[in-house]
Amino acid sequence: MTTSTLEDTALSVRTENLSVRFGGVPALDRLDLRLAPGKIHGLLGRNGSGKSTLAATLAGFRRPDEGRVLLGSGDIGAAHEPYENAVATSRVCLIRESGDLVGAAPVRRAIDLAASLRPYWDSELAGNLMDRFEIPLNKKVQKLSRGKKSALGVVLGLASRAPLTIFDESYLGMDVPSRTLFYDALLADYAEVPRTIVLSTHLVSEVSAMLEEVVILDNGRLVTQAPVDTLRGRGASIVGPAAAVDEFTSGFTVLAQERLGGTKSTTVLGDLDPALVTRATAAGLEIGPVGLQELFVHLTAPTGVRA
Ligand SMILES: Nc1ncnc2c1ncn2[C@@H]1O[C@H](COP(=O)(O)OP(=O)(O)OP(=O)(O)O)[C@@H](O)[C@H]1O
Repeated sequence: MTTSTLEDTALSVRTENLSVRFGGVPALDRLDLRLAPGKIHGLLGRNGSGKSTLAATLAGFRRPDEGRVLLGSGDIGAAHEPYENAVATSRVCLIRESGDLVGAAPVRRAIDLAASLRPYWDSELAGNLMDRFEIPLNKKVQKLSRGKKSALGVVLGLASRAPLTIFDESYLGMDVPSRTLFYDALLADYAEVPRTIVLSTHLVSEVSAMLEEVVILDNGRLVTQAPVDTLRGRGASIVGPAAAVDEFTSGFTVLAQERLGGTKSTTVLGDLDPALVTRATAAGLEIGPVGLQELFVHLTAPTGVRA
């Protein structure tokens, strides 16, 4: 049974002027981030934006070239730099799509190894998830299908109950039912044992409902960091009769449009003040928040393409 509290176990993360370079080329460029403890953070960015490099650096797999990463909680105290720091890294679990599992060993061995390394490991949860994902314990890891390997990674990540758990595209190999199972299991276990979760992905629409905070990277730089609701408030979707929607949205920056018969849905950038909302309602239009995916596409579009 888990008796630890959020204050004890969920790690907070801070990066200060964090830069990581490969051959002199920055993969992360002077990042200043704050990840609040006990939340589900989405780490979003297009291919090559620096998500995996950031995940690896937070987990202490990589030394920053400049700046630093600081992890802290009531459990270990504040301000631990994770690189070559066993206390801090035992509390961080990074699950990568590439897999860091010993291929020649049976699955059972991978589970035993994780159990011995992880201070918050939950064997009951691991067993339950292994059953639900139907992962055979006696098979060698390298003989598992890609999807089952991903599922094993996900089980190790969840059952670690690490105060900072990072899933770096680790569920990409899984089919839709398995990914749905992962999302459900993550939410259920997070409700029981809140910890700091980072989901790195470019499948924005699939995970957006789970996220509380979002970090968007582009070319190694921080584009934005904000609660999901704040981001969704940066735009609006206007739905109604096509002609009325077109008239209302003229002059706005349009992020997306969809039409079904005479009805149209247009997503625009910008804050709608109360007078505009009243005008829209009077014209028979419905106003909703902007989709995270549409905002993401807009914010990370190559310069010149941004509306
Ligand atoms: N080991 C490496 N050697 C050289 N360059 C690297 C290395 N790892 C990453 N990079 C470069 O750093 C930049 C960021 O890569 P990173 O893998 O962190 O991005 P990403 O957002 O995770 O991408 P993706 O979504 O495609 O996985 C890219 O330009 C990449 O080519």
